[in-house]
Amino acid sequence: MKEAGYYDESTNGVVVMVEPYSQKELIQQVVYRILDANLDRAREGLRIIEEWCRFGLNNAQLSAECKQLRQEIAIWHTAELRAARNTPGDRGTELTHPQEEQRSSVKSLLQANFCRVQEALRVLEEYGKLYHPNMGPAFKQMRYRVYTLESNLMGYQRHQLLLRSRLYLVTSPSESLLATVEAALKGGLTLVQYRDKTADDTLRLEQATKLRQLCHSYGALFIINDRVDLALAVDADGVHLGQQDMPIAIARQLLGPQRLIGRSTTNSDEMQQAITEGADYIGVGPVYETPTKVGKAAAGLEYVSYAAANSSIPWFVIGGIDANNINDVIDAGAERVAVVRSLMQAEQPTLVTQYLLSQLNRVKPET
Ligand SMILES: Cc1ncc(COP(=O)(O)OP(=O)(O)O)c(N)n1
Ligand SMILES: Cc1nc(C(=O)O)sc1CCOP(=O)(O)O
Ligand SMILES: [Mg+2]
Repeated sequence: MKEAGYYDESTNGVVVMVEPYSQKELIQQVVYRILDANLDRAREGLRIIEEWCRFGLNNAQLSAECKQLRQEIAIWHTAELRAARNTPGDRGTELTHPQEEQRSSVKSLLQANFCRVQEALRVLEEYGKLYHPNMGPAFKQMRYRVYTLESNLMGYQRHQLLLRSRLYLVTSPSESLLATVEAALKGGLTLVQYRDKTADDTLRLEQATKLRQLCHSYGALFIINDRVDLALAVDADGVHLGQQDMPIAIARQLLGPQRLIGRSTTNSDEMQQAITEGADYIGVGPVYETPTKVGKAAAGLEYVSYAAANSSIPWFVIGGIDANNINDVIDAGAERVAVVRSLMQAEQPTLVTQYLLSQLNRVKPET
């Protein structure tokens, strides 16, 4: 006699209901199998995320939250649920989505596993209500904790990468936009801002989407100049706002706590205000007058030295910086530099990136 709820080849997958099991018992077996499979799925996904928090980020708090969730899930994995397992008869084990076989970056791997965990928790929340009165509410609460974990982890990753970034490429319109950015990424660039003051939104959306994909495939951050809506539309890592752009507080409301907000500053007052308002980094400049930003007077090296002594958040000097004068700004205290023409107009952006980074890497960042 077959066991209750067994997958039957001869009936083309229809679950055969046989004596002596009642209809109620058969349904119970199916529910148990769903719970068993999803308890495994949720724990496996969390383990994958935990390994990155531990070994990739070295973050004890995030690792501990993953472990805690795994342990709370394990308590529900009772012997009777495990006993309902029927892996050989489970057709679902043969089904893999092509995207499961390929991951373009750690970010996409993490996102796929967060998705998997959240789906599994939702299944456990719903079917769990048929198993135990406390199971639905318990898994609902865990699902919300996983959303928070995801947001904290992604935000932490962004901030860590921002701290590690020494060179910042701000793009200008170019026929070879993607090729130039990719060449710089190959040279070790980890921070890119899409800046096009004249294109229409159709083109901006198209280019920003492609650039975001490109940057993320190299593990680099992608920021949008001026436009919070565009940053959200293309799932960018943040936005850069000047003094005439949207206030930081409103941008923060729209973007949430985990995306980056940069602010341009030309003097000490603007710097202090940007820090107070919660900017994640500031632009410090223009150090030198530049044709890329016509009409903006140079703030000079004095302001660079002021930033070196006073900024409590990462800051990037900008304006007229190139391979010839980068050591002057470094000598004035700069540890991070943003450039437009030096890379966008370079014949060999990979080599220029490597050179600029080699100079910046000689100094140890404080923040
Ligand atoms: C890194 C960085 N610093 C400064 C700026 C300039 O921003 P803003 O003053 O808003 O001028 P526009 O770039 O919008 O012309 C920047 N984009 N990036
Ligand atoms: C976009 C921008 N903002 C600046 C500021 O000081 O706020 S200077 C600048 C342009 C920098 O271009 P380049 O590297 O070609 O001189
Ligand atoms: Mg602006």
